[in-house]
Amino acid sequence: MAKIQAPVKMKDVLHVTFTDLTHEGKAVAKVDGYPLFVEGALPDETGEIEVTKLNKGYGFAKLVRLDKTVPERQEPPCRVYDECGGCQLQHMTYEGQLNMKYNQVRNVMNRIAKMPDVPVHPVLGMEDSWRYRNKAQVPVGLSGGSIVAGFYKKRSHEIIDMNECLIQHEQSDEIIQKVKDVCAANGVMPYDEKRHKGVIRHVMARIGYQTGEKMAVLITRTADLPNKEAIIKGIRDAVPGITSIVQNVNPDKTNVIFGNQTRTLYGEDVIYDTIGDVKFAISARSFYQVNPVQTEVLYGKALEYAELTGNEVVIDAYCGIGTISLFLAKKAKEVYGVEIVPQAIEDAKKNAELNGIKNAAFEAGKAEEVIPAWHKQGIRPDVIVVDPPRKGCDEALLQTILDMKPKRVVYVSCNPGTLARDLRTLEDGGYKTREVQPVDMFPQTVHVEAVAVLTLY
Ligand SMILES: C[S@@+](CC[C@H](N)C(=O)[O-])C[C@H]1O[C@@H](n2cnc3c(N)ncnc32)[C@H](O)[C@@H]1O
Repeated sequence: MAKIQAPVKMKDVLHVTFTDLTHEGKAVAKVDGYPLFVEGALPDETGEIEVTKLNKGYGFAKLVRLDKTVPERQEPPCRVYDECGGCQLQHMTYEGQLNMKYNQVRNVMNRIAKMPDVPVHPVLGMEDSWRYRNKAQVPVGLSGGSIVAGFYKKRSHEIIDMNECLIQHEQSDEIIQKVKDVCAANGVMPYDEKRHKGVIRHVMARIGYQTGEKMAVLITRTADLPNKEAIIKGIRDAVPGITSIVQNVNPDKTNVIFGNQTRTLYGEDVIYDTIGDVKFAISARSFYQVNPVQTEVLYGKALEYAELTGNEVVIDAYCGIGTISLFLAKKAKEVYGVEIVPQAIEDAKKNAELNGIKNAAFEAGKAEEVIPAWHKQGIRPDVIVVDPPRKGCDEALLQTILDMKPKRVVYVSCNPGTLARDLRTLEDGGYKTREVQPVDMFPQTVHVEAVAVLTLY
């Protein structure tokens, strides 16, 4: 193995000044130009670190102590913050987090998109940056003879028992605790992943933010749920107003959470929620945005950028269950949504029906294959909205957008790096990026969403 050339050695203890924060929330300290990544520190702080890993060109270190801190530092409110890994920025004030996210978007617009002059607006943050998630999904296990449910410890499968998670809806915490208690009282053994024995593997709680509806999903290894009737009654008694109790069976030895078999044990198969004035039916397996407050902010921006007057043909690429499509349909002439997951397209069609929306059509398939086919069929969009996964848009789709020449392109992105890359391609093809609006969908974590609008030159 080639020897790694680095100006530091393993276990060296060094005094450093932190200069930067990566998109993963790690502080950067440079020693003779060699970057060391350190969890828990912030830019402009100084302190001692111990080197833990050396790679070619960069390494890692752990924080030993800080001797100078910055005003952006705060005490993380969560008691398991250091162990859990679900959040990465609780040691930073919310204002600091929003600045960090702004810088992240600004930097990629300069560095990757090569657009130093494009306006990037301050991040639209939340008034209350806690308790925003509408879906919690936690593993269940056995520890010291008791049932535990919570999150995996960083880089391990050891479960941290948690009574509360400060970014989850309070009622999700309640559902998880009560399901755990009811399972314990009824002798339902937690899943043991090493021996592939036991029954209950995960619990998922879902809340309709606007409707208040509540769903509990018990993910089990076996289809047989011991003391099923007592469990249903126990959960109904312990969680007043619960509208849906569902069992999903996953018999496989796998890290994938859900199995293929789902049955409703009590109440409805779905819960309902609304975004704007569009109502959505959400089943145990449906994809649905997890931050309902900011989803409205994000989609509101997309709608504003689309500048619809009622006469436009709109394509919504990567449409999921049709959330953006249906949100836009009321202001457009026609909307066409495409999404790779057939079940999501089924949900999109049902949701269109549920809302009496007749001018939205959906097709399952790859955006980069279906949209060129639409082009050949003569569909001429005025606006194309894209909301791709983290890897960004497929090149063939970007080329099709350039061929179709819609007046406006609205790009919703969960990864600023690939957003910047794709904006550059569209600019090179004749579009101009007018502005970029970052939106904080995931406070306390490093993730940032952004929406950009482009028009034909
Ligand atoms: C970031 S999500 C957006 C979902 C939706 N717009 C929303 O706001 O709920 C990206 C979606 O793209 C879908 N997807 C991934 N690759 C795709 C492809 N090649 N063609 C179409 N859809 C794809 C995923 O299944 C996922 O639903």
